[in-house]
Amino acid sequence: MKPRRCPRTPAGGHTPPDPAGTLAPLSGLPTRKAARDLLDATLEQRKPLEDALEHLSKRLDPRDRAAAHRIAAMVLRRLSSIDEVLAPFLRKEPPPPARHALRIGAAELLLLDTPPHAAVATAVALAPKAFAGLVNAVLRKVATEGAAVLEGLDAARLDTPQWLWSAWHAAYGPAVRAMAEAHHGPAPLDLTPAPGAAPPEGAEVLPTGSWRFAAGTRVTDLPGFAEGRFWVQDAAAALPALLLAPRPGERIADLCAAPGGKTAQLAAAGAEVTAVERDANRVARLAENLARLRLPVEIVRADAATWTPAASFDAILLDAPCTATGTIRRHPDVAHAKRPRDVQAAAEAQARLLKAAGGMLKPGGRIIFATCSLQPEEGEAHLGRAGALGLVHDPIGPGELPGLPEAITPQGCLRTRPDFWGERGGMDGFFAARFRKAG
Ligand SMILES: C[S@@+](CC[C@H](N)C(=O)[O-])C[C@H]1O[C@@H](n2cnc3c(N)ncnc32)[C@H](O)[C@@H]1O
Repeated sequence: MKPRRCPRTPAGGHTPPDPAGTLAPLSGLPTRKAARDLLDATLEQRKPLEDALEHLSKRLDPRDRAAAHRIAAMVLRRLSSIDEVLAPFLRKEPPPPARHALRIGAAELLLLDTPPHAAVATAVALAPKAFAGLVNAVLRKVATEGAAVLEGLDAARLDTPQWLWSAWHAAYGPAVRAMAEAHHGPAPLDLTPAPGAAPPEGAEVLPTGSWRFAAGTRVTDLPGFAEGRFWVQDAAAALPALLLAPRPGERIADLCAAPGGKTAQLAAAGAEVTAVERDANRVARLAENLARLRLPVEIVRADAATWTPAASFDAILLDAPCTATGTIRRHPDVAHAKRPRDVQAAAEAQARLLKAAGGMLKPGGRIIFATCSLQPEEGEAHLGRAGALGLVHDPIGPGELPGLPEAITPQGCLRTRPDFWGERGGMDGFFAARFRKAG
């Protein structure tokens, strides 16, 4: 299977991907129908949640859409815990539409503070007629006995697919528990400021320069959005471009560019940026985002693995497509969509892209290779192969990331995890390594 395109937080003004419980109270059936459609798309059809959200009816009220997103995200985050609570009350497996109605009802009863009568009544209305009685009976049981069952579960372990738990335990040891626990909560809204922009009221200014707002904050409501004074980008996602240290006038290629968070950082620093992106829809989104930010960038629609530039570059940012397991807080569907074989396929595509990128670089030029995956095959494992491509590892120094020394590995790579800065709301899992082209 080809690596899925990156579901990373868009740089523009789209709905924050994981609204928290700060939204308006849940409305009625249209919200739950939309939540069921999101679960059907992600769990039955294995579509990305972000794509499923775009396919919801355009007639759906934005508040219903946000509430549906909140319910579906909670079910996806706590899927196995919810199924475990339901299990004692089910004698046989109900068909998916009834199972989803049950999951939605249970999530609302146990995790979303919906008044019990509303949670049960809407789930019953949502279920196929033949299963309405069952959904009613099971959710009444869940309403009275479910909280105690939930309390007794090892939720961090249950809600993490076994293969991910094992892989993270092998890579990070006991920290796997804190990583899994970090996936239970919604992610805050992080912004990267344009140079010289002042933070809007309420922002927490992070040591690495990002601005942080509570989960559920709508970026479009913040003053300065329309004027392009900032863009949405997780604090960890902003680090690879910082480590490239772009300088004014340098020719820099951003090889896997959409939706453009890193392109914007490079261009805002005054570099002459060429942004390469393969997917036509994402090229359009990249162009839209850069237009809002008023940043001049050359956009090329091409496959970066085969594209040949007219002249070589001073520096390259390769934010390669990956399994995105570092973004599960924002994209809880990733935990259910990915399989071990996807890691291997992604790692192979990344190796091809790194090789092509090396060929586009001037002698002495620098490159940052980054992925938003927590799997070492998509990160640390590439270090050993770079030498054969004429790329020399350039370790990141301890002083390069203010306030985040734990993110620099003994080898001098960037490795962030969802549990880092836990007291501040966490961050995406990212890997980055810096190389220089020999010569
Ligand atoms: C990890 S995301 C990039 C996120 C982006 N750098 C940012 O910070 O906003 C990867 C992107 O690479 C694109 N992509 C995947 N394979 C590609 C290829 N061979 N050539 C060019 N773009 C590619 C995907 O469509 C996706 O938009």
